[in-house]
Amino acid sequence: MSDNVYIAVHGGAGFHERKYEKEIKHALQRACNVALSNLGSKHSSALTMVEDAISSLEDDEHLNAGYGSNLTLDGTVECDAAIMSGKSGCFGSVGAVAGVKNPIRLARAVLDHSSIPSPIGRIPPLTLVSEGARQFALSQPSSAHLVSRESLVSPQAEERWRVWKCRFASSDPSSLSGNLNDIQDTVGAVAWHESDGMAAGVSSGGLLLKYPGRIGEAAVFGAGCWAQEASDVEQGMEMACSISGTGEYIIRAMLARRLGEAFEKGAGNSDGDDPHEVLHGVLNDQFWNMRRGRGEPDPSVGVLLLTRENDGRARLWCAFTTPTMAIAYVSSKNPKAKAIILRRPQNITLGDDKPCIYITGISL
Ligand SMILES: NC(=O)C[C@H](N)C(=O)O
Repeated sequence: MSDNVYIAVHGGAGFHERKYEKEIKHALQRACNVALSNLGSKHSSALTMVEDAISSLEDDEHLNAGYGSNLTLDGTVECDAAIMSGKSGCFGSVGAVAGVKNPIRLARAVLDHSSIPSPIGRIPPLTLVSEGARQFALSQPSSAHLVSRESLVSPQAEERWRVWKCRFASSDPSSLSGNLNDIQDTVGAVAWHESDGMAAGVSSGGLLLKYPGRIGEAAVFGAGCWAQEASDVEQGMEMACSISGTGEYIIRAMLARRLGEAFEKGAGNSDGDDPHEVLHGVLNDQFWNMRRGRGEPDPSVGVLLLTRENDGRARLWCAFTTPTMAIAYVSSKNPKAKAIILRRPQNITLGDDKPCIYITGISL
């Protein structure tokens, strides 16, 4: 492997059951390895690493994206996915798309399509949804293959849907234990490659029992992922982030873009704030306070952030408000993928008016 690269993936913010810990870690490590396996070719790039890693996560039944996604109220799979390049600023996403094996590959096709000039000045799409996205996939057979809609329904997701659908219809919903909104494992990846800098992506089956046609942050520009170069090459910091959590709140906060803006204002450089403080500030001010101010209970969010300073030092940050967040990372320097299920310490009680944001930083 000759390229100098970093890649990190996440299996979402939520509640990862201990009984599936081994499978989830394995899925995350495999995604890192898949991303590294195509390095060295003339097409290798951060964008392709993100696409390949997420595609591998989408194929894993234990994660809520692609095969094994949460089901809609009607018992169907509808997926969202987005991808962004920090170097070009190009973005592509799909929303509420059914019967596409790897939604992230379709999002990548939308991104690639956006850089093909139209002779008549037709504006290329940023986002395609539902049947239109499927039609577009038909014109891109190599990048996003179509499968039957039912083939993306896993037995485990179907079972979970049955339980919660019964509860939804029940006259005494409190008789069942568990929390519907704990089951949210949007996946994502952030990467840096010497050829094209930062890239970020995200993919999700969305919320269990969502309305058909509903889209979450993984389909929305500026909400679920962001990547950018340093605005000041002398002092700046490149960044890419991928976000999981409750889509409605994340979209309202335009959270991924807000993080990008905070880093543009000089976070991490010699005069700026530390990335840890920036993350805390944005999550507290832009997300948690705003949501709590609207009376929304326990907004959940998880952020995976990759930063790289101009001296080449790269760091990974993970911030979340949920009980757990699952991540893995690897680099060309340390090619053995490391997976961790981060668990928020149980004994932190800050009171109702304070967010419980757990933040950890890892030098790569
Ligand atoms: N599964 C999830 O994490 C939910 C997803 N973030 C959404 O709101 O669409």
